[in-house]
Amino acid sequence: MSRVTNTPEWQKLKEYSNNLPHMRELFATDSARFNKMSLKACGLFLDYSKNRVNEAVLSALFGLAQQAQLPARIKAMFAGDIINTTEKRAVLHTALRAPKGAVVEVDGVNVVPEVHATLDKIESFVASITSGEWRGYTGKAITDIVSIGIGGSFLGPKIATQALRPYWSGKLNCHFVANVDATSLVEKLKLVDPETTLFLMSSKSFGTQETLTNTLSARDWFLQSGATQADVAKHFAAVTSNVAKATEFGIDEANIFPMWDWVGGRYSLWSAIGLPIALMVGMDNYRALLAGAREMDEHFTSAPLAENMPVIMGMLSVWYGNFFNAQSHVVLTYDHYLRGLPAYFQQLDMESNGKSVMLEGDTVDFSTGPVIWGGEGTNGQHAYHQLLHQGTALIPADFIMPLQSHNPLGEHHAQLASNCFGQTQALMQGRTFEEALAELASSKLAEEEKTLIARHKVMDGNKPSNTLLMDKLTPATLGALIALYEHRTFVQGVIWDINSFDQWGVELGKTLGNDVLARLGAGKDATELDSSSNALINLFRQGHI
Ligand SMILES: O=P(O)(O)OC[C@H]1O[C@](O)(CO)[C@@H](O)[C@@H]1O
Repeated sequence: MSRVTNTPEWQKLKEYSNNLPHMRELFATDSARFNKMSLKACGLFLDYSKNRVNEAVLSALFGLAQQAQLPARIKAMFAGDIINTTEKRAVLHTALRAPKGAVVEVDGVNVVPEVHATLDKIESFVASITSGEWRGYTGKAITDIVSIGIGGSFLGPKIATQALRPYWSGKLNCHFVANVDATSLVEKLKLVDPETTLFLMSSKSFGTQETLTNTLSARDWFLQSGATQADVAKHFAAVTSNVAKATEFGIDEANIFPMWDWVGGRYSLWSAIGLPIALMVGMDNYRALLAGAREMDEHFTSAPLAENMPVIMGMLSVWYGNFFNAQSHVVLTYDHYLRGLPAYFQQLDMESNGKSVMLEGDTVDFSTGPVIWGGEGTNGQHAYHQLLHQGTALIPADFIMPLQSHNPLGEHHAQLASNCFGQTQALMQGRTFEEALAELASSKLAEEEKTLIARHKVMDGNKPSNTLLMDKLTPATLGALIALYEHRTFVQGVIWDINSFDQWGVELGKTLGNDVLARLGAGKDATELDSSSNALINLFRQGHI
């Protein structure tokens, strides 16, 4: 057995998981449960009382975190230790939101000054674009940004820009292109004018196939509009850690924003990768987003484990995954502006913790990262919530909702909130057979029929959920919320002793994809591949089935 499963805490938790009363009973026997199991930090409020835990379980979970040396591992990450051991890199997205005077060293060099120098460069760029001082090749001001990138170089800026819609300055439109499917680019290009469009190429490596191909096609489209090669500098900028490759590609060095290898792609929205956000909401709001994340960093590094929001949420996820065999976790945002968040947390968590080898090379003998999925409420209530309530899988849920709407209109927000709270209540308490039968008491059905229908209406309940609230969705609360999930992901990785910061599975897909591409042309050989891959390649060459 591997280390974590050998700890006394693990054994205790195993025992507790078999002997816990139903949550209904836990609530009925402790009127202070909500007070004990809720906390406020960084503009967020977490109610975790609707979980299958009591004080003994929580204390064993925090004990397990101590055993796994979580406090020391947190310190190591923030200090810039090489915790991404397989890629020999520090993991310092937190340095991107560190205050100006902070000192965070990588190889003996304080990285904070260059982080702030880049922020200042972003600030001047944003001012020049939004003021209209920056002119396109025909002398017109920029009206549209087309951001080209994929994975971490796409989803963070996209969902944050979408979430902060109420804060847009109104001076620009922003479009995101990620997929190498030409349809994605072509449909976006239909919306913009080459004379007033700025293409922002975001790629940490400057080597990602999708992003390079989309950027080349965008450049061709731009040149076909009558612009010359010299005009490219006025319409193309890049964010990358590979400045040499970007200049070689033809992007003016003045328009290249640096990032660093100690920023993981899925943790990079705080770097210049966040430039589309800054362009859309302005620099003050962008800095407020960073400040919100920084506040969460401060909370994460200073609060005791039992009062630490990311630790509580991370350990609850370990609890369900390892002791109740929960294979998935659902994120439900009761705010239309936050509709992109489940996909973002999916990328963050699944690319980080979808691992089965521990740091020292042993294969795990326990579950690691669950499938993360979700969507916006109340839409999901008319679809997959059925399975949450009555399906056979245990799916812990996070409900996220601002208390105040940016669009107060009639009773909308009260209805939204009542749905959100009603769902967590239904998941927790369920409905007993007796209750279901009582509800049918006044119906005209025969007794036998009533019994049958009542059986179908039974819901076991005892389904766990967290409720996360904030006063209002602001840049700062969004920053804190995203940082909360980043740290929650980290906490789980520490317990499982895996590297949450590499992505070798994704890399293999990239390599094999390139190999297949090389074989797609006529006359190329694919016969040594498996019969399925060979036949699929032949079908593609043929162009019909
Ligand atoms: O920013 P790049 O180098 O183009 O990479 C894009 C994405 O590809 C990945 O390497 C794999 O999806 C991510 O980690 C990264 O965000």
